[in-house]
Amino acid sequence: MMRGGDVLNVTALTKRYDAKTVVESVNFTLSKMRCTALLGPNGAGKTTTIQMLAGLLRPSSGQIRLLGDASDSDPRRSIGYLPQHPAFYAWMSGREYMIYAGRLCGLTRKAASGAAEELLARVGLADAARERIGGYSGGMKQRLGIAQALIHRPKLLILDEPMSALDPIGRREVMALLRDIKRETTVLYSTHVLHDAEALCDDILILRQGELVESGPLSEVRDRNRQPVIVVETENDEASRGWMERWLQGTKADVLNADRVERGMRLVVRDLEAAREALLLDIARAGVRITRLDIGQMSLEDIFMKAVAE
Ligand SMILES: Nc1ncnc2c1ncn2[C@@H]1O[C@H](COP(=O)(O)OP(=O)(O)OP(=O)(O)O)[C@@H](O)[C@H]1O
Repeated sequence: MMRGGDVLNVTALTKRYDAKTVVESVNFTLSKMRCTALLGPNGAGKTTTIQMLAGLLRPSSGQIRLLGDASDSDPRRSIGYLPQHPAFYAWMSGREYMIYAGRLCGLTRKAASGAAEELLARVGLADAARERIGGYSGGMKQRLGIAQALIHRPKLLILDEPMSALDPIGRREVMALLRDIKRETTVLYSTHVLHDAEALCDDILILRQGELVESGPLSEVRDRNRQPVIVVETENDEASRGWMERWLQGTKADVLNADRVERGMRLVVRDLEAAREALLLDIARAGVRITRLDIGQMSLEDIFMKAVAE
């Protein structure tokens, strides 16, 4: 069901290559003025999904409805798209590239030129507008890529891994820009970097082997998965190592998941009080020399790891 505040609705979206299904019956809705992160490990189907949304790849089955209008056959009119590996002409200036992108979207030269000027200023490239793209830094190129995707004032901006090829400075520049853009445009972007998703997005979608395994507002996904976490670190002696091994084998009641971490272990537990009591008693009984005991909540990274685990 499309609601008034929805920009795009995807139903049973599927992509098959011969016998291999790479996106399987995916359903989600993007709402107006919200920023959504599409998360998933390598090969989960993020790029395939994005290319279908951008109209570059034909779905095997399923429906993509844009702005409640199934009759608009060319989604490129309402969608701005930045591919994972954009191809720039190094010899063009940023301004020339923007006008070129605008002309490809059907803008007149005058309209493209006006929009180019405004957007280049918006992404902090006004001073570099007449310089060749070949001399731009990674962050500048990516900001130009985002600007060209906005040239026809799309309702939805789709970015495939916009931060993955950038150094920390470039990443910070692009994050700041997206934070600004998401105030007035609906944004969907794919990423491996969970920290970036947490810092920027309102909603998340997690794909695993082509299937959507988690979706919704970040706060709801967090609440749904809210579980206490206990981190224990010990001295590196034989007794402590043996004791930890027994906890890692996962036979203890109340422990949902136990992972080895540097110098210790990390337990996701059902009932914090019960688990803490059992743990402390066991530490005392076994004479384990702990160096750290930390109590917290599952992060988005834990939720992601849980969602994509086999
Ligand atoms: N043209 C194709 N023919 C056959 N299989 C394909 C084709 N394109 C993609 N795939 C497969 O589809 C799966 C999903 O690929 P996709 O690029 O969408 O994943 P991704 O989540 O974007 O991964 P990454 O994070 O590595 O970019 C992969 O297993 C890939 O090998």
